[in-house]
Amino acid sequence: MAEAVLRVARRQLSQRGGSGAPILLRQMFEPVSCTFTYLLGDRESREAVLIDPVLETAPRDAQLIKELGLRLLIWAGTPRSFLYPPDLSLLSLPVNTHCHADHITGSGLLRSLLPGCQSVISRLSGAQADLHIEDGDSIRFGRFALETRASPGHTPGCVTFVLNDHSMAFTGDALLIRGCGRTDFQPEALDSLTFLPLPWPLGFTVSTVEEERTLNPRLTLSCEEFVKIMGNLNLPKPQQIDFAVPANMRCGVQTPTA
Ligand SMILES: N[C@@H](CCC(=O)N[C@@H](CSS)C(=O)NCC(=O)O)C(=O)O
Ligand SMILES: [Fe+2]
Repeated sequence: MAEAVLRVARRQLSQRGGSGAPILLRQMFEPVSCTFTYLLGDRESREAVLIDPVLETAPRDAQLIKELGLRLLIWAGTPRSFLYPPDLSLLSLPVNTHCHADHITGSGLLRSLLPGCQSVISRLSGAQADLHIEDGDSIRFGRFALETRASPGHTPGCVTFVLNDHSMAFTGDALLIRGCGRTDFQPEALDSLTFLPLPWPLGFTVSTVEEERTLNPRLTLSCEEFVKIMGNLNLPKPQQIDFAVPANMRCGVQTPTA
């Protein structure tokens, strides 16, 4: 895992945003819920965005942000995988950012640890946050921005964040590497899942749009086949769902834990 992450980090660090400037990127991991958290920053303005923080690792993230001399503008609830798209069209597909069911967001705690930062989540999630975003909204940090793309399916409020130069997309659980998030939490969202799909059972932590388009076993299904398979997964409910969802609807834990 460490080797793969390093390789990804080197590749990502060579990426350039729409301004042509190198972006600062860190991919971090929370092992209990297997959540990836991403830190994106502008080296010049030192402004940064944190995608999908987890409560238990929020102190780690806050420390890194301070060590790197970054100013966290916002954190956003999002994806755990990202793609390097040679073809932009797939990015307008449903990929996500959402109210998580497998862990409590670190957003509330980060608001205490890093005064001034604001929490962000989609309006359609129904969750509390300092800022609600919708499809088409841009989250700016220095010379960069994340474009918000609605990607319902895993949950109705899922969004995907696309870097403004279209070099990366953070898809959350909507689209996973070689898989996709479950769709039984909000079955009414299934209608929008015409092309979704896929997780990272093979240990991959980065992929490309082209790879998923051709190799993702769910992306290559017909809509009817996809709905049938997703409706018959019979997965056990996430272990933390009973307390994670209520907490995440309130933006996570709001005060530092003892
Ligand atoms: N075993 C873990 C995660 C269970 C789970 O349902 N995860 C979700 C994403 S988090 S909302 C999911 O969509 N999984 C896809 C799958 O195919 O399992 C736990 O209990 O926390
Ligand atoms: Fe999820």
